[in-house]
Amino acid sequence: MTNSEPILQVNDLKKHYPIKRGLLNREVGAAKAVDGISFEINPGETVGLVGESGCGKSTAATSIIRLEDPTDGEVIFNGGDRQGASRNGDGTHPNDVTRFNKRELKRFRREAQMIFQDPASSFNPRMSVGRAVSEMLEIHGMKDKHRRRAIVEDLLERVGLSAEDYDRYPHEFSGGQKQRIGLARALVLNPDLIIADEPVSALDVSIQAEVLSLIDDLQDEFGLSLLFISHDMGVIKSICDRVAVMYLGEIVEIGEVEELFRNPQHPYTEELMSAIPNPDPRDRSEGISLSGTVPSPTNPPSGCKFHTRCHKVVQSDEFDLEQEAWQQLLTFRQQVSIQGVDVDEIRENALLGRSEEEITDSVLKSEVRKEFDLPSELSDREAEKTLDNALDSIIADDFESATETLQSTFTTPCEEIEPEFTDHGDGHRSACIRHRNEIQSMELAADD
Ligand SMILES: Nc1ncnc2c1ncn2[C@@H]1O[C@H](COP(=O)(O)OP(=O)(O)OP(=O)(O)O)[C@@H](O)[C@H]1O
Repeated sequence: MTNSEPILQVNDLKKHYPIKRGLLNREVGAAKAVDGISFEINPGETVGLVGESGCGKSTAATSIIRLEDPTDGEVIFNGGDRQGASRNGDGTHPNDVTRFNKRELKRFRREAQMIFQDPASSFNPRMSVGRAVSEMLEIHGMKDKHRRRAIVEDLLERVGLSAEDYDRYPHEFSGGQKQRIGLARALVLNPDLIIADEPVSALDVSIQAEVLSLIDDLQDEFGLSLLFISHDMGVIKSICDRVAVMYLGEIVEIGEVEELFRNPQHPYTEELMSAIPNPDPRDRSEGISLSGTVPSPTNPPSGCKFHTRCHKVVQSDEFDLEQEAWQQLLTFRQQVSIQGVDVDEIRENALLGRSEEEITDSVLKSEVRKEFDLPSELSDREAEKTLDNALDSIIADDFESATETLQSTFTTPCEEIEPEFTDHGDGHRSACIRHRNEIQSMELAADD
């Protein structure tokens, strides 16, 4: 294989799960679990895929390895002796896993292996671990029982267990040891690529480090390329060469680990990083908090999918509010649009220690502001007037009018424009419209 040829190339991969309803089981929509991701893994490289739970990491893994069929896109695997292949006349690629037939898939399953978070669940409790590993050799055609046993015993030792463990059963091992057996099973067919889906997240922190270091050693020893999936930026930092940050089915930033940690460009990456516990007790900085959960991939936000949770969400040109107030305003706007403001409950709470007469409209409006962390007064007069009008409508139970007022005034380009990737050099790219604006203003300045 030439050095310039990646072992794995994922091109615009999508996995949409159809949502069906009614007696006729009609398709009414789709959960876009993976929605057009592209990245590559070079030989010997470890690429991380990181993001919160539900952002599509596991679906990406199972689609790449074709445990499920992707909806669209290509997965070009140049392992085995497939390297150097070029595209067919019709534009398809002979190494595209998504098009492999049964025979090609069987071969691919030898060359690319997957490790799961919970190895215990994939072991048969009534089969010795040695047999479980050796079974892989048998399935792939190795007839000689003694040879199989010798290979597996050697491998058990190489993953830090002993040859005698061959005849023991899964329940006799700790979590960390089971993951070592999982590694032996993934390695027994001498694959080129391993996809590890949260391989250490079920383990104690002290054991995590041991297993990570073992994976690192085995990677060198076996010349492996790795796709390493984790929700934990700390783990990613310790093992990966490059990392792709995923949010709601898309990659929002990709780059070399060191560079990305030193100079994160996407607000989501910043937020994931600030969630890493800082071991330095002197550091009292608060970090950025990642609020809420990943929205549903069935109905993702328009424009930049992250804008509903983004601490850097761009303001419309007319305003120059405190950034936090702006973010709260947009969250409030969203809550109003789904009638997520319970005025009765807010009134009841306001009544604690106060009489009915004291709860004037103005008190109630100020309680609604408190409930949604909105400042008691916005620094911009026009914005304040709009918010106050919307609050009047809300306490009059006219959510339609409040929604209209807020939505016509408080808009962000982030909900309108789908961000494209900006190149920050050395393969570091991120998809955020702030960069587009910055680049545009830099270009304008240069033109002047
Ligand atoms: N078979 C399915 N049908 C419909 N939706 C699905 C299916 N499998 C996954 N999803 C949805 O796709 C999204 C991505 O799920 P996925 O498990 O890939 O995320 P993840 O980042 O790996 O999270 P976790 O770490 O919790 O597994 C989620 O919203 C999930 O509910």
